[in-house]
Amino acid sequence: MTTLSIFDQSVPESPRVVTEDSGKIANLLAEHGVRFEQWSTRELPADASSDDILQAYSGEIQALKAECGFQAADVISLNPDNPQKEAFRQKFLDEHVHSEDEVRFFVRGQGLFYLHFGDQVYAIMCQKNDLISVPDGTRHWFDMGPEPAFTCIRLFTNPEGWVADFTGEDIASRLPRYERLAGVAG
Ligand SMILES: CSCCC(=O)/C(O)=C/O
Ligand SMILES: [Fe+2]
Ligand code: NI
Repeated sequence: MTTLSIFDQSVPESPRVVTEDSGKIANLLAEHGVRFEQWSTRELPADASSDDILQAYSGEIQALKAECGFQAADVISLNPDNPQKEAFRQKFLDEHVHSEDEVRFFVRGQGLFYLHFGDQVYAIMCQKNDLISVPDGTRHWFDMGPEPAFTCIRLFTNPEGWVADFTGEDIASRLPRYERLAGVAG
């Protein structure tokens, strides 16, 4: 289940709110300008290439491009047997911002986004079917866990793709990581 855990950053060890109610998650995130929706996914072969995935979801991608002005889309897909999984995990693990809105559509597996608003951190364990946006300038990070297993379609306004400005803050290291939040709602 998709799970939202909300932390007060002064009490990083335990969330003040935990919910698996997708309507509630959407409403709580919408208060911060974040879009959270659950879209249909299709069954694709395990060895589907990025092009196959982009082709399979071309309707959704075109709709998002038309609605939001995105210029490019790509696919990020990780499996536990990836020899570079540690490096991939580390790449997104520190707090950063982007100068463009970010939209991610999980078509397989799960991954954990942390969004930092004021003194609150919203940790969203996203699952297959989840579409989430991160508005430009939002401080955030992403944890795919030690055994990553997910496929995500990413939309970009900047045709150069993923560009991050790291904040240099250590907040990400003070919040519970994926290992603790996976299954937090029981
Ligand atoms: C879930 S897609 C990989 C992470 C990513 O693209 C991003 O921007 C994290 O902040
Ligand atoms: Fe991001
Ligand atoms: Ni990012």
